[in-house]
Amino acid sequence: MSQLALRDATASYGDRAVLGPLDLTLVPGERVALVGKSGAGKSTLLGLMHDRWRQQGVALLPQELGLVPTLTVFHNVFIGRLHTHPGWYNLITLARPFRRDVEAVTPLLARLGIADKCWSPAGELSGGQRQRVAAGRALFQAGAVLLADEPVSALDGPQAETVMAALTEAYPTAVLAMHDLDLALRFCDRVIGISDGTIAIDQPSLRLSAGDLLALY
Ligand SMILES: Nc1ncnc2c1ncn2[C@@H]1O[C@H](COP(=O)(O)OP(=O)(O)OP(=O)(O)O)[C@@H](O)[C@H]1O
Repeated sequence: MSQLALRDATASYGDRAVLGPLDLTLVPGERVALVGKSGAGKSTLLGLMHDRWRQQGVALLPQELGLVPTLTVFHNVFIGRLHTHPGWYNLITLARPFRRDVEAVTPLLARLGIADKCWSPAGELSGGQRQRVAAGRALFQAGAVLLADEPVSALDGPQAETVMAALTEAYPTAVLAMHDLDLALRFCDRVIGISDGTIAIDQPSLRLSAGDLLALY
């Protein structure tokens, strides 16, 4: 994977500029937490990165999750690798999943604590369970870089730890928008603080405490 960089990046909605101009370089093997108050521009920045870096094996875990509520948990997770199979394979999977895929998905769901929901429609799950299905889909996809928008916002402490550990283990290179500053500092190497669409803080996590980041809020 080559270095991922944004130069003079900007984003607007209609004629309202909400992001940039900003420069940002992501080094392979680096996990970056994006922090900042609601509306600062974190999701917009992740969306921009996804647009620019799409061709380089980037997996996106969006804030709204993007699950198909009528499909089972298994099938929603399988969607992570849809693009790696021919159409006929995906069509058969819809009716009768191949054993090798079930055997690959089941341990992921077990690690995320939702193995018992494997054959339930995603639309029948709680918010926290749905968030873990979306995390499972990103884990199953296994791309080069993960872009995740508040991936553990609906999870309690131990579940959030489990999901963060699984995501960061699977994706050494990642950008994660985080609202929990302690988790951000513990699981990421670098913290970028966004304020009014620009980079206000860009520091290694080791040099920061949660208190240093409160100025952003
Ligand atoms: N679809 C949209 N249309 C118009 N304006 C938008 C749209 N999405 C976001 N915005 C605006 O862009 C700005 C940045 O929003 P963004 O969602 O990137 O912030 P955020 O930091 O991710 O917030 P949150 O933590 O609440 O998810 C905000 O002022 C928001 O109102």
